[in-house]
Amino acid sequence: MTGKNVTLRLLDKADREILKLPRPVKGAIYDFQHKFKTNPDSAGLRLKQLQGHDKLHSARVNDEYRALLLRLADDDWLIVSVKHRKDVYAHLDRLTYSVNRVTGGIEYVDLQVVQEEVLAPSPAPEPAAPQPLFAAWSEQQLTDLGVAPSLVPVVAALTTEDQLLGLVEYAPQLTGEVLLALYDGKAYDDVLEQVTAPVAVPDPVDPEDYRAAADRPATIVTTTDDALREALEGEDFGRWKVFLHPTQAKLVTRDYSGPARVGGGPGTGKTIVALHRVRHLVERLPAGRTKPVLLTTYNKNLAADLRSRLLALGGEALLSRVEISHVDQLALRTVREAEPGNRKRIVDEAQAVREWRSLLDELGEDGWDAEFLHDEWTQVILGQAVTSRTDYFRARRAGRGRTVSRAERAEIWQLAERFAQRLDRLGVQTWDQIAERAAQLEAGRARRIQDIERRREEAGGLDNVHVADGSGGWLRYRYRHIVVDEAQDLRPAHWKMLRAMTAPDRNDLFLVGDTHQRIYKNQVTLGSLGINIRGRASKLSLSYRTTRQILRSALNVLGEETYDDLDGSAETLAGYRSVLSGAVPNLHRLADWPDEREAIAALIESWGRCRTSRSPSPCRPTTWRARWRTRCGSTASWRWRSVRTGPRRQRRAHRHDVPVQGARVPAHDHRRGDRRAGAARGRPAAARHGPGALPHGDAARPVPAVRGGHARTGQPRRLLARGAEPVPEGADRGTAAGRGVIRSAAGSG
Ligand SMILES: Nc1ncnc2c1ncn2[C@@H]1O[C@H](COP(=O)(O)OP(=O)(O)OP(=O)(O)O)[C@@H](O)[C@H]1O
Repeated sequence: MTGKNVTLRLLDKADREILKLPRPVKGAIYDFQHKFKTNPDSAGLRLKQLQGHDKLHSARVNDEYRALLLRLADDDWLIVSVKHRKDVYAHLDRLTYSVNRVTGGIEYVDLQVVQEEVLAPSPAPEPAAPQPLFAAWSEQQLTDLGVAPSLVPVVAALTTEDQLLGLVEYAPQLTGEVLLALYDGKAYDDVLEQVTAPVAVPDPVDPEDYRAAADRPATIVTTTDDALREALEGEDFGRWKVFLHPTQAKLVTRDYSGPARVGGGPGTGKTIVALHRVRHLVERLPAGRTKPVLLTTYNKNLAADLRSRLLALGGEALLSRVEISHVDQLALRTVREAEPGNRKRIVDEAQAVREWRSLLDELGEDGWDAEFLHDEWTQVILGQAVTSRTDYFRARRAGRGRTVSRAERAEIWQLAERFAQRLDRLGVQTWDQIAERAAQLEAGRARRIQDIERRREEAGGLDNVHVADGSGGWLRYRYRHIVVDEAQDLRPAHWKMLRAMTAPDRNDLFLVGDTHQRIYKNQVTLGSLGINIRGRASKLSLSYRTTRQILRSALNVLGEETYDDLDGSAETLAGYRSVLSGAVPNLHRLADWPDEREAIAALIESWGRCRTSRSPSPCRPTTWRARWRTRCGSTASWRWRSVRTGPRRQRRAHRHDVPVQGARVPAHDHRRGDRRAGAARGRPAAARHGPGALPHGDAARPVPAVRGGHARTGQPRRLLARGAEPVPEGADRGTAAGRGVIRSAAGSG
């Protein structure tokens, strides 16, 4: 057999194994895959079928290591594991693989490893007859949820959380997610609906068709080059580039009949999906030098971050087909292109509010609040392109939080007119005005395009009705596809502009965002802005950034506030979960906002000291402030270390008094240098240390934080849950303790 058409893929679990191997072995694997693709039958590879298995083969990586491969079809191979030679042949009957009947994905499990690493090393003698953790569910129920059948007996034997966490590390993705969701108290039906259903295949699965199984999103797999390069670089920060969760993969590749929206809690990979979606769309473009895909977001820093991540994902070739711009920049460019004479100075929101105040002072008007008027002007009047008093009387004010009478509307209208005149006189303009103007210009351009198309159709498709636009080029839509990140923070005018920039067509607009994280007060109903996402909205719910413990606390603090789905309905975080484990956060009672700010600053400062400290004794703090300000001991032994989830690693971390933060921090999370903060979000420092994770001792524990703004009031939330009692571990949101926290946090907003 020659290797011309050999396909070699890598299962994500095998990639994780490779990451842990010594560097020279990784190098040998890299060479191996090249040789294998050239000719799997070359003598040096010693490819052979393993005894008792019809699909499983081994091949030589180097003298010591062997790759285990499933033969999917004649020239199609899947690396499922890379092991030391001595571990391969001893327990061949313990190597299992199958096609999961629920997801249709290929699953590989080494039962011997599970036995040795998960069940055997029980840390301490258990009390007599410990209760199995999953006794409440039958084998059938577990397999219906998608648990790998070969692991069902192992699951039945689990009696401790350590064992469960250990198993999750080795188990196929869905098995881990299902077991943790059940263990964390989710109802069976909820797990079925929120965890299993999104990755289940609708059609019956042929368990013998491995070739078809390898192509399903549930087989988290890549062709090896990219993944191995990441692995050889010694980090797994790049995993997002090659291994998508099945739910993510489906969203990336789906063919949508119109605009689509992906929601989901913080850290669920929405941006990752947006980036992969961009690549997917670009791969389907005809060859060319233009940039028919727009990737946009709401500010400059995020746009710069998107650029660097897209570069990491697809290199210059991908970047060369994508326009990356933040929406305000896009709007400004549009306005300047159409009105080159418009050189008004741009004032930011704070300056605009100051102008409102000056206007009210000059008029001796004290019945109105400057901020309220500014919001009304930007969100309702500019936001809906209201051009007359009569239209303003009819304008929708959804999300404005307070009703205004007809007489009040008349007053507001008059003030808004005066305000616009004032800005004009001063020779300044706001970003909202620019966005609104850009939306009008683009809508006009879209109407002209549609007009040309209509006339072309009437002329029997003849191409004689081209009309040059102002710049002398052919008039056409600016982009073929538009992808928007952090969609929750765009203004109505932005949406109108974007809508007009691409033809209403398949896969025209793809938006990702989470209204729980909205920081501006731009509540929109996309349907009313010409963007119909009905039937094309989906949600991601597995957090890659936050531990289960932090997530549970953060959800408690979120409380009973309601959030919109960008389209007039409610959005929830139902199903939001994590498979990462870490320390249990503590809530701290704080008197007021200044105290809270000070506490946060002290906490962050203490992290900095801890990382550089050389003093020997552990801290013995007395008050919370002292605790957070405490000088770390001199041992230099305290150093935050990225600790992987797993019982043994947790024990090792505890020896150093390090609060275990299971979540490893993705390299790219430094992008949130803007106004965002909080546990659920995960800033670099916060994520590295765990939001609120403190360096020493039980007294110093993580403090969950919340972020975003109240949907109705738009007020920023308090970072720490203050005036709140700690929520007892396992307390339900409905319990008195849980409600206490919720009320307190919501009330503080
Ligand atoms: N499939 C994946 N494999 C590995 N890591 C992933 C995957 N998907 C997401 N991540 C990691 O999770 C982190 C969060 O991803 P991302 O920024 O896309 O989340 P998000 O939902 O957009 O977050 P936010 O709501 O805060 O904007 C990233 O650092 C990324 O590396």
